[in-house]
Amino acid sequence: MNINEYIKRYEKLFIVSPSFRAKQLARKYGFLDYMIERYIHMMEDELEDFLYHCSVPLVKSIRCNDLLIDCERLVSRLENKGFKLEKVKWLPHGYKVIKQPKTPSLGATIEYLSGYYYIQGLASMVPPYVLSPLENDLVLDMAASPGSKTTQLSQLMRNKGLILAVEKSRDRIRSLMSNINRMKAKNVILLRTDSKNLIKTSMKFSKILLDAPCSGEGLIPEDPSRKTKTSMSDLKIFFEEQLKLITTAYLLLEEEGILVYSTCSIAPEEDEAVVNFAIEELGMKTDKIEGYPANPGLEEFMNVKFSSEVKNCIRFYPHKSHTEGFFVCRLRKN
Ligand SMILES: C[S@@+](CC[C@H](N)C(=O)[O-])C[C@H]1O[C@@H](n2cnc3c(N)ncnc32)[C@H](O)[C@@H]1O
Repeated sequence: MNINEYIKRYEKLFIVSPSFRAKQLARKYGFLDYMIERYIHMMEDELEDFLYHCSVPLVKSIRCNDLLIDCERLVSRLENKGFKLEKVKWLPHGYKVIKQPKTPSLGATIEYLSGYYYIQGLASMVPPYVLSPLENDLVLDMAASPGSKTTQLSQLMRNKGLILAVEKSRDRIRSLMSNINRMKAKNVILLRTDSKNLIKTSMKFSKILLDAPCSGEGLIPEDPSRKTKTSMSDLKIFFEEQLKLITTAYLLLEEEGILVYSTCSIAPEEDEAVVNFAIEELGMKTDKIEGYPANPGLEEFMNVKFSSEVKNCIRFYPHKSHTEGFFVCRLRKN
């Protein structure tokens, strides 16, 4: 089945008729109607808890760069400046910033400028750990800017092996470059192009991260404008591009290679529906992800069934894990 046929098969995901209740809640919480209708299907019992947490700003968090500093030393240096940090048990280098001084701000310390830490959402740190690159891997980061995960991959690889970091947008490549320099990531080659162009080469990678361009529906607690930013037809455009990108990832992966697909979206249309394509149409398998305070992938959504393999993926919700909304899936080519 090609991508167009697959989109047709899942067309009904993009035709949502909001109920009276969805419309009422949408007005109360300031969302688009169709979004709430979908949330009713996704988390009926927890709906109001979820909606409430969408308007509570998240605690800031950082990833310590142990390429450059011992993490305990970083904590004590920041605490001497009036910050209070709390180690996150389920993330090797993740800390919550539970208190900040009036000055300096988190992005204006000498430690930040020296690359000792990256200001990064907790759930956003998960995909590189799940990919778990080794020092001899050849890694492709297909949608790289601003580089939180590229620099984390470098850190996990101890600056060995090689990462090809690809970014399509000329504007966004600047921040990627500056973060790579700041974090002293030395095993990265930067390429400004559309990742889909790599198919024209004969390159193959042992590990691929596809942190896909998406609606950002998981970032509502940080950016309330996302409550009304994405229409159903925008979502469908993201879906189509994600299907093209995951197909590209499959073609660029070595046999037995690992692909991590992630989004900062909780929209099943951008998550399970995309991974389901990789399972059913490309023949990929999922690996179970364990050790995170997250829910399993949804096997069913709006009366549409997905492969049972999607339950190996994980979803983060603001009201459950107190992180941004996020989706992560580990896929294997065989
Ligand atoms: C979700 S953001 C990536 C965030 C990044 N992985 C991080 O952790 O900092 C998606 C990025 O992909 C880029 N992008 C979108 N389509 C692309 C494509 N076809 N090829 C390469 N980059 C693309 C966007 O410009 C955007 O910078």
